[in-house]
Amino acid sequence: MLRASVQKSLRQTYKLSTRFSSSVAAQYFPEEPISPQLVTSSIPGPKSQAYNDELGNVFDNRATYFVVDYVKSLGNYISDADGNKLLDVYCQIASIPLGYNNPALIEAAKSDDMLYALIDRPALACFPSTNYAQILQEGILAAAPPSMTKVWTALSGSDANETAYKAAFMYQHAHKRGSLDFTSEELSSVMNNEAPGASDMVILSFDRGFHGRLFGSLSTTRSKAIHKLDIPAFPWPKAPFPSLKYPLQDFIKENHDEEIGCLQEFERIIVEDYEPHKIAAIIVEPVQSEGGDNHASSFFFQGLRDITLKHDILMIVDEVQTGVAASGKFWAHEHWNLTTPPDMVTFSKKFQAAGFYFSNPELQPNQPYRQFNTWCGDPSKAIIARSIYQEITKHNLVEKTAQVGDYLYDGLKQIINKYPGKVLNLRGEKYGTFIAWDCYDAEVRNNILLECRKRGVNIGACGDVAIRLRPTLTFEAKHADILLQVLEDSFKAV
Ligand SMILES: O=C(O)CCC(=O)C(=O)O
Ligand SMILES: NCCCC(=O)O
Repeated sequence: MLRASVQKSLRQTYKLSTRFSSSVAAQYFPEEPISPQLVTSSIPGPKSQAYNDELGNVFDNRATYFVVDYVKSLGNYISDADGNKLLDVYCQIASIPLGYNNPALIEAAKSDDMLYALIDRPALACFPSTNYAQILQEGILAAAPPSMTKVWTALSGSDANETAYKAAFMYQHAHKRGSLDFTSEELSSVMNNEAPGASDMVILSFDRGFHGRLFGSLSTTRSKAIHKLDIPAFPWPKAPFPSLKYPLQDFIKENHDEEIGCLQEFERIIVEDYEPHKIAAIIVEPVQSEGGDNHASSFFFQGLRDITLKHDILMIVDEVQTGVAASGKFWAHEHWNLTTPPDMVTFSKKFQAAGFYFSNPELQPNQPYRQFNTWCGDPSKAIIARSIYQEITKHNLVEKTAQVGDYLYDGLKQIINKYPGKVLNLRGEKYGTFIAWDCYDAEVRNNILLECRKRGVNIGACGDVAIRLRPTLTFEAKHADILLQVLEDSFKAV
């Protein structure tokens, strides 16, 4: 158990009040449970199982953890069909920003803007609504990463990345073509899926990265074979991503050497394996999430930026999972202090809306209907994104998440040190609540997850042996105390 004296000293260190009056979660959710509530002896319970059996007749439900009652879920607690209420630190795979049934989002959902966005859904690029510019400016664009001024909206994280790849290819070919028009050979060959009309350029991604599951995005995904088997893939390159050793302070030289080695191999691939100007763009996550919560230092990312600039390669930062405040910055790549910003930043998940940011107008193709879909985004999601941004700003949730993340990290450090070998490689220091650690093996990891669920905490895995934390932005010290206690009990039990 995390002793009360330890909790007290952590709280004093971080000046986190135990008084609910200062709690944003309590303002939003006065009825939020004060601890997990378990009513069945196992989860999924009988009702959850019955609903899932029914679903299984018509939908592939084999990944179901449990069936959820979204009406009864509140704040940081997810309610299942049986009435169990679990503290949720997985949050729909990192996608619930402000807690379940947040009143500000309910208000946005009931607005007239939302009504018309839902029932008269526009083909956005052809028939945008009178208020789309305003919705973007007050929300998605108000939240834009430093120096980004434009956005292309999309439908999912995969779609966000794929549209960014298309922008990169069209940009690079426009540069090669200069002021010339498309040739007749390009126009005819492209209809046979052949060069020169179809691009022979590539997108480079990193070992263990995850960028989605559509054809282009899946070709850049490198985290698990099961995602890729039997699906045709582009023959695109991958470069190594650093494997850092922990605790970082004990491996400063080894980790630096590792990052230098990865940067050297990255540049070697560009120079030796590819003709000049064959790599249109690279895509990289600030923390490789699905692939195991793998971090690298600002030095590594600055190195990538320098090399891309040197070789006229575009840099796409995939913030689908890391974006929107959980890392202690609104955008995780702000941690890097790059000397030149990335060319594109993609988003989805916690923003509910998806798309990519950019600033160079040349990333917009030279003609309409090249980057295009019927929907190309969804105003209803942009309205929700606006409220999410406004609530984050109003309640200082970036700073608060950074603070509670430090508290959680230090609490975890104390616990994990007691179970060396079983749980190790704690990572995410000074990275908000974006915290993870490894387990001895996959079996230990999976058993810890089950022990947590038995104790009323819903928590997620990533990579081969990691456990990752992805709570909401309204996760506070009082939630962290419960989580730390459940984790310690679960570590002990396994
Ligand atoms: O598995 C997927 O398709 C996406 C989930 C994801 O982003 C993750 O697990 O980090
Ligand atoms: N990337 C798949 C995550 C699914 C899960 O383990 O919850």
